[in-house]
Amino acid sequence: MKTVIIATKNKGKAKEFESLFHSRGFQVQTLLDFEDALDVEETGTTFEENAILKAEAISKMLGKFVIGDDSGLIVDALDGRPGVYSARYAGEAKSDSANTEKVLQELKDVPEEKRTARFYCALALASPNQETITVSGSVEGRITNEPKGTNGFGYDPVFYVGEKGKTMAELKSNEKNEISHRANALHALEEKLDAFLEREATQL
Ligand SMILES: O=c1[nH]c(=O)c2ncn([C@@H]3O[C@H](COP(=O)(O)OP(=O)(O)OP(=O)(O)O)[C@@H](O)[C@H]3O)c2[nH]1
Ligand SMILES: [Mg+2]
Repeated sequence: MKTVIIATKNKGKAKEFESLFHSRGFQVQTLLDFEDALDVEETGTTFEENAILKAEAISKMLGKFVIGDDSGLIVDALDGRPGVYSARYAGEAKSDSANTEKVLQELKDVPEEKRTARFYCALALASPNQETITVSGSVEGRITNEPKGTNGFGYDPVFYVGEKGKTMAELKSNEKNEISHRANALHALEEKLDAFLEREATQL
């Protein structure tokens, strides 16, 4: 089976990429499989910049093609926060529950119709042999008043998906993988992946 490496240490993302890529005939490795993988500093101001930083650093380190994912939650009433700081919104400890609590607290006086938000995912595909490619995907929703559901990760328990009538954390993993920002970004990448792999094969 073909292998693809994802430059992430996030277990929730790793699980989603495994199932998203498995159906496409790829096995997935992440930085959780490489003991001494570097911690890439996310110094970019956009999701795309950070996805490129992660993909290029790990691709350089391993000498292979690598996908980087930088993603997060954009809340309209918070002027786009937590945005690129989604993982560490409530501090460097990177606690999903503390991050979620902070968003709920900041939105406590905001009425339902103004609690609109979206998840955004930028993917970068980098290789030592060719130019980096970036794509993105998003999914629209609304921030609930309290967490609901136990699936997924991050802000999923407070992200209500109108078309499903449920929070992201109430959806089964296969249901999230049909509509998520990550799945949408991967769709966009798919259109470019074959050509990328062909160029890769001719250059090796
Ligand atoms: O409820 C959620 N459902 C999702 O599907 C999702 N995708 C991203 N996020 C949030 O955004 C941060 C990413 O930050 P991020 O891209 O820097 O990743 P990370 O630091 O967790 O791992 P790494 O990939 O950098 O190793 C994550 O931690 C989460 O808080 C999500 N929340
Ligand atoms: Mg990160």
